[in-house]
Amino acid sequence: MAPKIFIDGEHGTTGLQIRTRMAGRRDVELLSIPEAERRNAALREDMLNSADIAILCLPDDASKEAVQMVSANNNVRVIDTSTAFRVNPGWAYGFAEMDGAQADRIKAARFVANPGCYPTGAIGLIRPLRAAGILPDGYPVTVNAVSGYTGGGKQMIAQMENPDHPDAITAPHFLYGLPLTHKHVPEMTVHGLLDRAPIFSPSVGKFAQGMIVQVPLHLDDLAEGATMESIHAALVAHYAGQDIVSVVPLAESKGLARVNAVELEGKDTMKLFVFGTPGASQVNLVALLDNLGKGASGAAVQNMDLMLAS
Ligand SMILES: NC(=O)C1=CN([C@@H]2O[C@H](COP(=O)(O)OP(=O)(O)OC[C@H]3O[C@@H](n4cnc5c(N)ncnc54)[C@H](OP(=O)(O)O)[C@@H]3O)[C@@H](O)[C@H]2O)C=CC1
Ligand SMILES: CC(=O)N[C@@H](CCC(=O)OP(=O)(O)O)C(=O)O
Repeated sequence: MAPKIFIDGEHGTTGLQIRTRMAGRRDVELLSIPEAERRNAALREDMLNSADIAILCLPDDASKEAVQMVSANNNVRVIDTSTAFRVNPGWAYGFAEMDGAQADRIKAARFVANPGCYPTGAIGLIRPLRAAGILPDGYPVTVNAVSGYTGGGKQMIAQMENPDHPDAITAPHFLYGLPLTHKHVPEMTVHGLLDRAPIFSPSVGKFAQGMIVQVPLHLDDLAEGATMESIHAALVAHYAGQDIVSVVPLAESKGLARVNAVELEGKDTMKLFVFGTPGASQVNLVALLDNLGKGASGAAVQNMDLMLAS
């Protein structure tokens, strides 16, 4: 019998994109409730408890409630796309490429926390350098990023696309998270293996899907002998043997004049770049992804497939 999958929040931005990715799959059975019933708690509880894997695409509080609804039912495994459980040690963090053992942890887990879109880029750049001893204790990491506006869910999509919305946003690009307390900072710190919280400055651009995450570094403050080439080599070594996260060869990135935030729109992969001038004292590490691809829905489907393979 095909495993049953229920997407709680299937009519929201992340849920819809998961459904699109599952369309046509015959190896799973998708349980569904009509859009008008999406907040019917009794129906959701019934569906959640009928599933082999429940994928939660809800705000944090609703995710916590959904987990309560299945807590006594060991037959249900959960992938949560919210921020609620990402630094909870009882949950496997759903970034399979972040270290060699993570895919197996996800395969074996009952509870998997899907990573945030910005943390996927930031951790993807930072963690290999911490693990390799290149990024030392105490280094003051900064993370600067721009996201497509679908990252803000149905509400921000309406604000950006409907000029008559009462809180319409007309800016083509804006900074937010200005108090520097964005909810993704704990996740970047824990899974980036950082001993000091990064300064995180997010922004949104007037494009639907895409994301650039930048981590600029001073080579003089890294481990002795760190160069643009050694950083690149550490990333290449870390991501060898899989095809979701790729590290762009230095010969290729040297020829680039710009990075296009929407290049990976609709794709579930992530590209990492090391920019700078050979022999100079600074580098800029850049991650390029789709906030709804490897940043959310694509990663959720990848995690579901790992769990089904166990
Ligand atoms: N958008 C993105 O790029 C990313 C999103 N995420 C995370 O994914 C989760 C979903 O976000 P997103 O899809 O963007 O949000 P949306 O607002 O687009 O969708 C959320 C869905 O959940 C429903 N919902 C809200 N509260 C409840 C409730 N109490 N019971 C049942 N259903 C409820 C909403 O219904 P209604 O229409 O009635 O409000 C809506 O259908 C969030 O935790 C978000 O942080 C993670 C990574 C990236
Ligand atoms: C553009 C925008 O508003 N983005 C969201 C993050 C989207 C995302 O990654 O969702 P999680 O918070 O569940 O990780 C934000 O900054 O809150």
